[in-house]
Amino acid sequence: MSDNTASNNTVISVSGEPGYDVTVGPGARHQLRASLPSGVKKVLIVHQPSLGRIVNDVRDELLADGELEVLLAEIPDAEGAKRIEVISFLWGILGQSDFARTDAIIGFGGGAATDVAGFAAATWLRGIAVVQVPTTVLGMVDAAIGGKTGINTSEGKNLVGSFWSPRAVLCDLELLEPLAPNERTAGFAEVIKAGFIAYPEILDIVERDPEKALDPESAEFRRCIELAIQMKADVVGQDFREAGLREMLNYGHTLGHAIEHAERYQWRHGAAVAIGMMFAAELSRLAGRLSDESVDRHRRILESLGLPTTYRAGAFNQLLATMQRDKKVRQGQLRFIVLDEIGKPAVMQAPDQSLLFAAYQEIGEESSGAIIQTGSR
Ligand SMILES: NC(=O)c1ccc[n+]([C@@H]2O[C@H](COP(=O)([O-])OP(=O)(O)OC[C@H]3O[C@@H](n4cnc5c(N)ncnc54)[C@H](O)[C@@H]3O)[C@@H](O)[C@H]2O)c1
Ligand SMILES: O=C(O)C(=O)C[C@@H](O)[C@H](O)[C@H](O)COP(=O)(O)O
Ligand SMILES: [Zn+2]
Repeated sequence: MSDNTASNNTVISVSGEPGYDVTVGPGARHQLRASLPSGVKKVLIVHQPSLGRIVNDVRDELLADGELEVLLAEIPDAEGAKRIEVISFLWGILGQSDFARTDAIIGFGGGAATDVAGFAAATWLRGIAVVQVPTTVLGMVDAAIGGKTGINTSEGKNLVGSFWSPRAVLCDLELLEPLAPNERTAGFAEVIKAGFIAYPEILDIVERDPEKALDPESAEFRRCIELAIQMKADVVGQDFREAGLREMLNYGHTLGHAIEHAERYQWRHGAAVAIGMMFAAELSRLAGRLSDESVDRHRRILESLGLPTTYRAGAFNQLLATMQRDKKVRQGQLRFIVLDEIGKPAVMQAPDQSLLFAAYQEIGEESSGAIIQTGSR
């Protein structure tokens, strides 16, 4: 971590063109005015419905110096926002309000909101500034950082989008207070991903006390969050456009995205990724790359947090068809991020369908789906 200021904020820098800072800590949202590029006259705050009250306060704070015009755009909740109609709605507001290249968008909400706000910013006038204020665990450790923006189509998840870096990311830990426990848990799947692919310290913390790791008041929670952010910042700083290294961040996502699609986006992203990581671990083991113990460790850790590790046994063919549209496919061949050991991700090229099926059998059963639907607690 690069800097720990008196205000109890940690600042993690992401290198790139432009580089930017991720500020983590209670009250980080109050740095929003200072995080906007100089010369901005208008800002559009793109936010989820549940955040109306806090967004009004944020608007009042931005209006205080009398220099900004601040507009609000409420978008549909969760994956319902990641649609072209919502982008078109935002383009309409930007057009009718004469947003110029020097103006800015603020993404305020979970990963769905920051993905949409980022994509609107990337496409308006071929690119205006965006500052991200993630309000979920998942948004803070993953979605708001790294500049992957986009929407879903009826064929699959995140099939349309762009790489467009934010000017700043403000992870205000106070904003997590009203977040439902199931959302915190689902978001933690991406924290665990960071543990499996790069920072096993996260896994050790969770193994010692899963409840504490999930408690936003605990030092353990903060340490896990900051390690996951540091990991994402390091990776996207080296490989912004996913030419190689960045693919590791897709651990668990090939099957995970197919599950989200099969469930018509009613499942939480993190929950689907948890199952996807279990599948990738089994695939790694069956290919002789990962030990039985490391696979058991996946299952133990994910289940200790209440994350799912199994999915409908009969769904393999449907999921396989959807996985063919994964962005990592090359010349029609599927590619998976696997592990050679914990902390050592690698790419598996074109695995046999029989191997995929065998790995799927290890995770296939009737799933309860209990914690994972949008809107459940
Ligand atoms: N761009 C990336 O690099 C990247 C990385 C990971 C995930 N994602 C995307 O992020 C999305 C998932 O993000 P998510 O898990 O944050 O889900 P989400 O954005 O759907 O938010 C989850 C729920 O929490 C609510 N919420 C948000 N903040 C809240 C708060 N502070 N208090 C109470 N409720 C709050 C939302 O209204 C929503 O109902 C997926 O679309 C996924 O594809 C993108
Ligand atoms: O930032 C990345 O790169 C990731 O892969 C992070 C993932 O957690 C995230 O869900 C991402 O949106 C998936 O990317 P996609 O390219 O497979 O859509
Ligand atoms: Zn993800």
